[in-house]
Amino acid sequence: MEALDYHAEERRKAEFDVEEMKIVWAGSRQAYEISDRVARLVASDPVFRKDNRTMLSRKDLFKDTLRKAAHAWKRIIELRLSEEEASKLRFFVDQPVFTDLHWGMFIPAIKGQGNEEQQQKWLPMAYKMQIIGCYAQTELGHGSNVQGLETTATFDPETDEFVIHSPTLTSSKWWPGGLGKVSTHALIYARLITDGQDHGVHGFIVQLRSLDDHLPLPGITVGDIGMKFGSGAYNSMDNGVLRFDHVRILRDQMLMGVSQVTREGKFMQSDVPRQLVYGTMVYVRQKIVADASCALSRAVCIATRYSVVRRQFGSHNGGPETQVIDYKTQQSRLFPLLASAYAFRFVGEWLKWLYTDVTQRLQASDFSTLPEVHACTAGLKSVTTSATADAIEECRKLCGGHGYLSSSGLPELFAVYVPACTYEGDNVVLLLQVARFLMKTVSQLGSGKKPVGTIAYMGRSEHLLQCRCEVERAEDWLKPNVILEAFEARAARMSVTCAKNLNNFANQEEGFAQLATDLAEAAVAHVQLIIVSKFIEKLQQDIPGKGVKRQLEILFNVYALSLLHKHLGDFVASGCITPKQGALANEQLRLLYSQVHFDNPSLLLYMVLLLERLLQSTSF
Ligand SMILES: CCCCC/C=C/C/C=C\C/C=C\C/C=C\C/C=C\CC/C=C/C(=O)SCCNC(=O)CCNC(=O)[C@H](O)C(C)(C)COP(=O)(O)OP(=O)(O)OC[C@H]1O[C@@H](n2cnc3c(N)ncnc32)[C@H](O)[C@@H]1OP(=O)(O)O
Ligand SMILES: Cc1cc2nc3c(=O)[nH]c(=O)nc-3n(C[C@H](O)[C@H](O)[C@H](O)COP(=O)(O)OP(=O)(O)OC[C@H]3O[C@@H](n4cnc5c(N)ncnc54)[C@H](O)[C@@H]3O)c2cc1C
Repeated sequence: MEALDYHAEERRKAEFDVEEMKIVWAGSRQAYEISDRVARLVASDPVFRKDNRTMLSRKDLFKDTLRKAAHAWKRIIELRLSEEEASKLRFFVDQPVFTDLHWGMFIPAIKGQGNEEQQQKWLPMAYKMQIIGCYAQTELGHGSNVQGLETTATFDPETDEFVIHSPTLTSSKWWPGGLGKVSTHALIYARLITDGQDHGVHGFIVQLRSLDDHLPLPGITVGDIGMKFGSGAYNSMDNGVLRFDHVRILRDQMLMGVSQVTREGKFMQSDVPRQLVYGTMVYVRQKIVADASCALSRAVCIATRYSVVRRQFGSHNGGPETQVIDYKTQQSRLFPLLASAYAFRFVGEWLKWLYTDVTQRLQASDFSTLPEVHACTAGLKSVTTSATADAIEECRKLCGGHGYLSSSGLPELFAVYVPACTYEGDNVVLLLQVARFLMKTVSQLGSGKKPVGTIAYMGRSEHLLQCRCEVERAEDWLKPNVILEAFEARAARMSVTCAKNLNNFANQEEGFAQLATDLAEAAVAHVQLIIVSKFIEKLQQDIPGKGVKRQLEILFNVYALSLLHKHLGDFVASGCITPKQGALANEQLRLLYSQVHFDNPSLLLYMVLLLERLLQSTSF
């Protein structure tokens, strides 16, 4: 049989409504229709071809990227695409480009941190792309430690200007995407100094290049930082270096939504938390979580198609050999990744809702949910990107030697994706932010303040610290409330144990440093609980379409039980489940794998089929 026949054979046996499943994946019928239409538009346009990407020199790749960005913009205008459609188009073009930072960080930062007048001044030019901006926060010396940035913005009351300066080599801006070759402007983060006093890090809009001849303006040194990991991949982006030599900008180029400097040089803090200066990072982290399921589904799609077609060993009487997807080891490596794609999709949808909610609250001066939103975006960004990067590499191995070929699509996907574990916050640094939030929550448990939202379960910690799981048979693990309680008990016990151990240190900061590994693990347990609980909430919704809900239930169980199996040590050590119950969970998982493949042989392929249009790289 030909490869296509194998696929057709598997698809023929579908037992659920594929059209409805597409809508579940997209989030709504309208979202599906937009996605489908824009995908066809991109796929049928030769300018957007990408099969030769890994063979181009850096220069040619960069030219190709500029051509695509210009063509994308032309099509957006010609077809009068909405913001949602334009962003889908960018997604399907699928090549990191300066416009990601312009639309994804520069504009949101002005919207989030600029005052009314600043928004009116800068946004119309940015929307029309008359100016192109980047987000220049990280320096050669400091990325994670934002408070450690060294670039200075010193107010000069004589001229009503700020003087932007790079006082040391390590203060050079280093990494910003779009900076190296393209941006005309940058949103830079610098230490605000008025009257000799340092007020910490704030955002400033600085013009870098002339709008006439694109040359750097006086006092600006700017360039590209060079080749990055992999061929093609992130090398389409002009990550850059930037230095300032006493560059003067007008006072109103400091973003004044969070704090202000008056004409007299007086620093004034608005009645809003200073952390809102970090707001753009929260926005992008939320976007990154939503994107994780897309990257993961591409990899899973490639590995699944390969596993169905590939045959090794097991021929009887000259018959065909075994499809590698029939091997239990292949299933136990692949199916949890498929399930994770759905889990990340649903938690991403929920996080988008949470972000919209906090934005509305902030507009009404309600800052109460900001710490939780920071913890959720930071934690989910960390867990979903780490899992996705690992999963892409696993999919490469699942395709044997062929996975190592560029033409499989996997090496480039990995090289483009893996920096997501570092940018927008190193994943470990972000987990430690979650841990701080958890420790604060535990320390307030006796105070009468009731934990709400994603930490509501901590309010039941008395029960969770002593509850025992009631599973007696493997099928008991199929009950969502049993799974949820096990994940809650594990998360609560790990956090409470860390909090107790922290008390053994005279100095909290020293304790935090010594126990950082345990704290990061407690943060992972908390974030995995959020993902599991949001999957359960999704299953409680009305999900139309024959058999669709049933398939999602199987995937939920695969996701949760595979995590339980992977982190069995945590679950057993926390005392909620016994080693025997852990073994029953594993037994159930094995049965589920068989169910995915044998009761519903087409399930897997249909699910990945939905994602095929995302997969424009050459595959098998
Ligand atoms: C062609 C046309 C197309 C059209 C359409 C277009 C397209 C594109 C559209 C969209 C694209 C969207 C997105 C792009 C997607 C992908 C991204 C692509 C490229 C990536 C580019 C990368 C950019 C970057 O990397 S930018 C730099 C990012 N840097 C970091 O993340 C630094 C990490 N470090 C920190 O965040 C902080 O320093 C820290 C670790 C949090 C420490 O903070 P600090 O203040 O020093 O100390 P603490 O004492 O720990 O915290 C104090 C206090 O504040 C609380 N806190 C901290 N952070 C936040 C926060 N963000 N929000 C709220 N609160 C915060 C913290 O909990 C603590 O609170 P407490 O006092 O109560 O304990
Ligand atoms: C492809 C790419 C694109 C980027 N785009 C941009 C951009 O557009 N704009 C921009 O401003 N920046 C950008 N960055 C920079 C990015 O945000 C930083 O690299 C990131 O925040 C990590 O900071 P760092 O490089 O200083 O890492 P470091 O903080 O030096 O990390 C090194 C190691 O130290 C560990 N570590 C650091 N602090 C702690 C701690 N407190 N506790 C425990 N371990 C710790 C980390 O876990 C890591 O293992 C980009 C980076 C990349 C790779």
